[in-house]
Amino acid sequence: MKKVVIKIGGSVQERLSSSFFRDCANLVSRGWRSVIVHGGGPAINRWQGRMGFSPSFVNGLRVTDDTGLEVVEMVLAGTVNKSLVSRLEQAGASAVGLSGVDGGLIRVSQKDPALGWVGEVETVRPAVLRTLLEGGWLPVIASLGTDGAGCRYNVNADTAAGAIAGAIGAEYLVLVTDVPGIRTGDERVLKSITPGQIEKMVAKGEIHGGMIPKVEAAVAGLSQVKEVVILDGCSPGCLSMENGFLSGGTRIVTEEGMCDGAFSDVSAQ
Ligand SMILES: Nc1ncnc2c1ncn2[C@@H]1O[C@H](COP(=O)(O)OP(=O)(O)O)[C@@H](O)[C@H]1O
Ligand SMILES: CC(=O)N[C@@H](CCC(=O)OP(=O)(O)O)C(=O)O
Repeated sequence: MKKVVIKIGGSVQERLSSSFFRDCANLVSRGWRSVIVHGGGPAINRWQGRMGFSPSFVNGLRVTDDTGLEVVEMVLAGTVNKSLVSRLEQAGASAVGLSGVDGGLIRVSQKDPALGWVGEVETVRPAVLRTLLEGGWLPVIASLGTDGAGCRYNVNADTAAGAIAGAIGAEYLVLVTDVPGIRTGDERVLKSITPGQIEKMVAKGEIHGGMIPKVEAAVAGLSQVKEVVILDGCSPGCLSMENGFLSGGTRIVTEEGMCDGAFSDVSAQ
């Protein structure tokens, strides 16, 4: 059975059209066992701001103190998760919301004491997902994790999606965001990129901020997933699997020249 993990980035969540959600529902009805993992960075920032806190990040990861974790949980497992589930239900999918804490799905350890309650993924226990997928459900997962000792952690959603894709043996990992793919210094969008090229672009600062955990998850996923693609959720038909593969976005590939043409037609947007 074909499996796909779709990560919906917070950057784009609130702008996704009904047709995006219908495309998700259609994937399920066409036999794709699909899992949605979501972030919600901008919504968390907004709530931290309303509560008088300023968000702070290190290499794209939110420094998460006790209050920060409460906000992250309330926003990710609360409003964001429920909003996505209801939009998917409206689009005809049988969506069910849960977080990486539920069913012990995402087991983590503390990544770095300087980041506070930020989890590094240790293992994924996909039993709960298997049960849901076999029952025809579309799981929608908020990126939280547990250490098994009663502590909960904030997990970057790209990292969570990559780990889940590997654990369930997904063919595709699709990272849906607000840009048409990875841009070079001159703003052109790459059709494909290798781990070596990614390393150089990160070192030069051409890949920065929230794109860093995305490319890290993409590179980590490469050994387990057939295809990893970063694409723009607002591009119409971005999830349509023509001939079994996705046409837009930047594909992360092991060798250069695996895609025709270096740059995508969607240049600077
Ligand atoms: N080389 C790059 N190409 C494209 N986007 C990049 C690049 N480097 C950094 N970015 C930034 O990464 C952002 C996407 O990451 P992020 O905001 O965390 O999105 P999401 O919420 O979808 O995970 C883009 O909006 C862009 O500002
Ligand atoms: C540790 C860490 O940084 N966690 C992220 C979780 C949400 C996320 O990843 O949201 P995006 O999809 O919008 O990036 C955060 O707190 O913002």
